[in-house]
Amino acid sequence: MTASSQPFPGLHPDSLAVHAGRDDLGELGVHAPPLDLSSTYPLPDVDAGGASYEAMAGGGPPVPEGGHVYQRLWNPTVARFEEALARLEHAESAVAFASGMAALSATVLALTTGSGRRHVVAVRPLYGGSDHLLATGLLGTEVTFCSAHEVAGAVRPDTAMVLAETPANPTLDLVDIAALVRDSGTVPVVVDGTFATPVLQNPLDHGAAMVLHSATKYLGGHGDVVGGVVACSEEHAAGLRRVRAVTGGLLHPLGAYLLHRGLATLPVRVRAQQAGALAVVEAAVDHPAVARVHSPALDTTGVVARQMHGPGAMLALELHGGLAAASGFIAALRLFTHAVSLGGVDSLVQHPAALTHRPVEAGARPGDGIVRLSVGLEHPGDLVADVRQALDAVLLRAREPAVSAS
Ligand code: MET
Repeated sequence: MTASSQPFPGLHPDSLAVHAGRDDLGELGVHAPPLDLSSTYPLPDVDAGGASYEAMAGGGPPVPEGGHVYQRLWNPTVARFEEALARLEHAESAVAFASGMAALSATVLALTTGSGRRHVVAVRPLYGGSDHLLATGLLGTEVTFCSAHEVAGAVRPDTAMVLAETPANPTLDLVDIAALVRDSGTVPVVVDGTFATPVLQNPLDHGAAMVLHSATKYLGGHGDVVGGVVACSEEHAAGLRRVRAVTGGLLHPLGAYLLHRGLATLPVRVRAQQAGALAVVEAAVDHPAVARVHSPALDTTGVVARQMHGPGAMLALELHGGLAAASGFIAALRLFTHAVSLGGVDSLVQHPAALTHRPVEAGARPGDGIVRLSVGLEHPGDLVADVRQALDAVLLRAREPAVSAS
């Protein structure tokens, strides 16, 4: 579909978030999107069913007269969410998966098997699971990890993809997407935009070939769905659907329903959570327990201004005192739940070196004094008070005279 032939052309993204993927509801006579849980679909006849199967196994949409055949090949509720997410990411198409890691695995498989190349360039830091997947070579790939400015030198004739995450998990490092695309030449650039969401960043507008989200995070937003999604050209989407059909990493329709519902409030949630995060950053930046605050709000390179509409609601604090300080801080927090994951309406805190980035090789793992905070929808005043009292507690403990073991 071209941009002008899409429903609601020219709408503000906030309005699109509410309406995308719902334009046929009036025609159907319903107000909420239908939830289709069918595992299989009655076939009209052998020839039409077979033709539809053939079309979907090749990565295309079903043949209208042949039906959807089987949920692993096509599901209308999932397709609605994909259509909406594609609109928000300024993409032709999107393909949804059972998790963010299933989305990344399918992306790697589609780009490597599709091109016959098996080398991947990956900009660190990445989410620990992504790093782990590439470092193990589990999918038959060979990886070169590097920093963003080393990408041009790392790309080889057999490079199938360049992967970067911006802002990156867990220390919010920023990658200039347009510069990365230039340095990657003809190699497709895949951006993990989970922390930014399509509300704050649209990597395809800066030349990326694909943008990937762990939908579990901000898109769902309520901590009750696991999913992943990739937005891209229809050509890349066909490759992803082919992999999904064969390997089976499909998103459950109930998950798709909840993710689609999440999109409607995504812009409002992201902006409110961002305001809370900014307040926490301001409170933490001068606190004597804190060695460094990692936040796109403190960017001095101009990358946020160039490619984002705001710094987002994730931050990391690097505390004086290493692991003991980090553990003490997490234990002292009251409003932030100690849990991995992020992007939900309630605030979370976790220790990357011990958890989300545990599988990363020692030299590339985040420091022991780093804690990652996902700021939720609580009132900024309450969030700041909680972070302050926990930082004060860390400071008090550090100043206590050591208790003798004897
Ligand atoms: N990707 C999630 C996070 O960064 C989940 C993590 S670890 C099993 O929190």
